[in-house]
Amino acid sequence: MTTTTLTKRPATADTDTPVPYAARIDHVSKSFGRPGAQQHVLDDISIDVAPGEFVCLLGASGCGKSTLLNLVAGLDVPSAGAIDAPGGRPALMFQEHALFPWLTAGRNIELALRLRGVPRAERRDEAERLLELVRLKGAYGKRVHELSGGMRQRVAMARALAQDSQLLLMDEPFAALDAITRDVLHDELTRIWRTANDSGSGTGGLSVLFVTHNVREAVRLAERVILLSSRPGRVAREWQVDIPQPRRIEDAAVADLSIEITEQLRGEIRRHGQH
Ligand SMILES: Nc1ncnc2c1ncn2[C@@H]1O[C@H](COP(=O)(O)OP(=O)(O)OP(=O)(O)O)[C@@H](O)[C@H]1O
Repeated sequence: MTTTTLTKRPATADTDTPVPYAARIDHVSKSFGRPGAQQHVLDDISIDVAPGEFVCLLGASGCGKSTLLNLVAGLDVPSAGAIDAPGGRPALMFQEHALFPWLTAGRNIELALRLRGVPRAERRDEAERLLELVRLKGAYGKRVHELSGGMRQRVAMARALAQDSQLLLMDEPFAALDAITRDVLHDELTRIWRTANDSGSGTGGLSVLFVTHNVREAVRLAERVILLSSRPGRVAREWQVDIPQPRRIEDAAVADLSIEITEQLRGEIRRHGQH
């Protein structure tokens, strides 16, 4: 097994040279279990996510997508290879909203602002601004149980954005939602991502690494779709998605590319004896 290096430079790194990536996954492998009884989950994966880029990681269930995202998040370390996220700690969003039920929507967001070091006097206004950004104006005082599934994921998105990170890691954030709500949230995410990368936005830009096993969702959202094979997870193929944004899930171009990618995904699943 080769040497493990985990490099995470802080956001305040004193460097004048712009880094050409928001995240670098450099020859990363990951195994679980004791020596002799190891499960080799990821094998020699190399991916650069460019600043401002939206990348979807697609693959069959169990191929290691979440494992890879956790490595980029710094929640676990690779068995070999290196991860570099030069913009500091990435923001995270999961399928479960993970909001604190005893806090209001606004307070959940303020907690993230507090952890970021935003002064107390500014937190309320900033939380309201973020709620407005995810189109939940007026929900500041609502408790989690008063919100629908879609609204909870909007608050979770606002809380992730409260970290003001240049890299947003999303692990099937909309998988538990009904198709219509998911479609609306795709619109919101695309809008927020595009606005953050507008030259006049005053932000440092936003890159997204989004995990899904839903091909249409990947094609709807991403600038680049990366298909992982299974057992072990390797980069099987990738597609540059040049369909103009905003896209609709029912667009002919989205459907055509989804059919092509689904064929490849089926091939991967057949090859690895899954169903
Ligand atoms: N902490 C762990 N310890 C042991 N095995 C693990 C651990 N985390 C993940 N695995 C194994 O790694 C493999 C890949 O899991 P992972 O959750 O990354 O896949 P996935 O592609 O995200 O799947 P899904 O789409 O179903 O969420 C699985 O076989 C899983 O059991």
